Amino acid sequence: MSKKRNSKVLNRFHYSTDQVIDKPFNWKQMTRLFGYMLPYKKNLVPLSIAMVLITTAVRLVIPILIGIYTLDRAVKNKDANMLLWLVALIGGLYTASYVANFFRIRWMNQLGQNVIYDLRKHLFTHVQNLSHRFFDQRSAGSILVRIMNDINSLQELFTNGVINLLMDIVLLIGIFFILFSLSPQLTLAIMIILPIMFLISTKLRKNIRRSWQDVRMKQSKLNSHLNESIQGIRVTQSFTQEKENMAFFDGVNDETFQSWKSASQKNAMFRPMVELTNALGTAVLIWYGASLIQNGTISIGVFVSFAFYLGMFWEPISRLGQVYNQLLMGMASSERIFEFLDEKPIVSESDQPVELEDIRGEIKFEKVVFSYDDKRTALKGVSLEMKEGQTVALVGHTGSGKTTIANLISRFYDPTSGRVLVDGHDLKEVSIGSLRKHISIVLQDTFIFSGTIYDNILFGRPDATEEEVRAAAEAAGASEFIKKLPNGYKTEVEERGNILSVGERQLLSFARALLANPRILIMDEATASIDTETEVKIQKALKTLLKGRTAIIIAHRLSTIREADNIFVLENGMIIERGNHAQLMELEGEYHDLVKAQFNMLDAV
Ligand SMILES: Nc1ncnc2c1ncn2[C@@H]1O[C@H](COP(=O)(O)OP(=O)(O)OP(=O)(O)O)[C@@H](O)[C@H]1O
Repeated sequence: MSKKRNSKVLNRFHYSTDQVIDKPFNWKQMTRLFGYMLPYKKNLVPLSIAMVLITTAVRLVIPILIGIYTLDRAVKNKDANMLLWLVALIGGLYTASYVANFFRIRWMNQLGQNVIYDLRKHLFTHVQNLSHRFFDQRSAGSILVRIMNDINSLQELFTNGVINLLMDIVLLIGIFFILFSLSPQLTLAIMIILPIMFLISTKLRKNIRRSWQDVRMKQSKLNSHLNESIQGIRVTQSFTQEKENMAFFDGVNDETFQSWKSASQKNAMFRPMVELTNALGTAVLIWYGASLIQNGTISIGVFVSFAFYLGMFWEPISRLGQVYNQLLMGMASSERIFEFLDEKPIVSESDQPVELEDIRGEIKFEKVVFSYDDKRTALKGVSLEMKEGQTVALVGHTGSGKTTIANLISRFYDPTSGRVLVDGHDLKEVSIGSLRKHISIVLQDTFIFSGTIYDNILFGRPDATEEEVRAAAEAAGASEFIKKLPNGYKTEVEERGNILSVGERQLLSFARALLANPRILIMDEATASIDTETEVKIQKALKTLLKGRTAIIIAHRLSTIREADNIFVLENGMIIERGNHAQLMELEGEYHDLVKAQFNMLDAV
């Protein structure tokens, strides 16, 4: 029974997981990613590199000082003075290395944090300017994952990975040259283990990379579910769907856990493999090195230096494996970040956009055809005209295309064919920013941001004075309820304004729109039933709000519809009737039926 229920649950929650972006290591992409370090090329980058070079040089020189100078010269010749100098020199070098290391870590961290800050800012600014279609196609959770998780996963790469990569490469090349100059035979003997290392890094690396990509996909799914669960918690609780919700959460959570486990297990194999080859190298050193000492080819000092370098040799190799993993994870994350950054707003500014300084507010649709998804047509050749200062009501069944008309006026989308004009300007030729400055939208479910009531009204025009904010609230009929709140205008509301009633939220959104004082007002009237007293207040506020501007109202209330200068009745993406209330009633068509239906409903109540 429970299994059956669960499969139903799984069908209910379907999230489109992010695409697997499985591309090989891509230099172009890496160069683009590292391009974010360019602003720091004159300070943090060279400073960090200098510190890395100092610590690396010290590490390279110490084995020679110990093996060749201390053992083969000072100790062999019993030169106490030289020994003293060597101790002082080695001590001095270690101190310099300590100081350099301190600054290396400090500057590398700063560099990493700065790059992450810039990247996140760039991504957010870009995403914020993308068109509505982008948000139609993605869940808020999956967008959050890219802005937070994917960018965080690059943090380690920029903080440690990149500069350490340089340190390890310098160290490896340095060690190789020193070893070769000390004893080419012994170096070549030790190098036979290099092909094993190569095999490990090529075979394992592909596997590890795929696993991390899988982890990210699962995380994205988990985030989407979490986001939706929290947003929809009230519906979940009212339908007592917590168990089903939990079952799905368990499933996604477990999937994420399993994929992370598998990825980290593969990851964990890397180091032991490297250490195994290290042991092999040591065996070769002891066996072959001892015979070279016996036949006098190398000194004890050279052997000791070799042992030191060998210990150091595997450290950068195994760390390179780690950095490689970071790079692979960084590749997967940066691919996903760049995918967003390369997303062009489908509604884009023309080359020389017309700035709309002052507008009259005349709107015209010329044979507008529009589809959201190229599959279904939402508007099928709509032509209409809204004159300056008119109140226009859009009426029609659900899904008939009313909101779509509003979306096209604000240019959230461009028509598939036909034109939308404001004051005779085709919207495609107009600067989007200047157009939207003249438009305010009041939605049914107004979005209230976390902050104070005052801030939420100010959102309409951030440069407004306190008097203007209060006047707008007064005119919108919102001041009365605001004054009754514990801290008046300074009352904090959480995201979405849950502490306010639907009617209060409406009044607040009116105040916000009034403050913006737009030439064009688009309003989706609330359908929720509001008590008569609030209804009267809203009607009064509405009159103030509509005065002196072109208003397009997706109207549900008879009172609003009746007072509109012009009414467009929509059906199936087409305007089937137009005129004022009296004219349309006389027509006895669809509008007449709609009004009748409303009256019958009211009678029934
Ligand atoms: N973002 C979207 N992506 C794809 N299709 C959409 C999108 N938004 C709306 N549609 C579709 O376009 C058509 C018109 O929708 P629209 O929102 O304009 O209707 P409406 O008349 O405002 O309905 P309602 O009164 O229910 O708000 C509908 O068939 C709807 O399913």
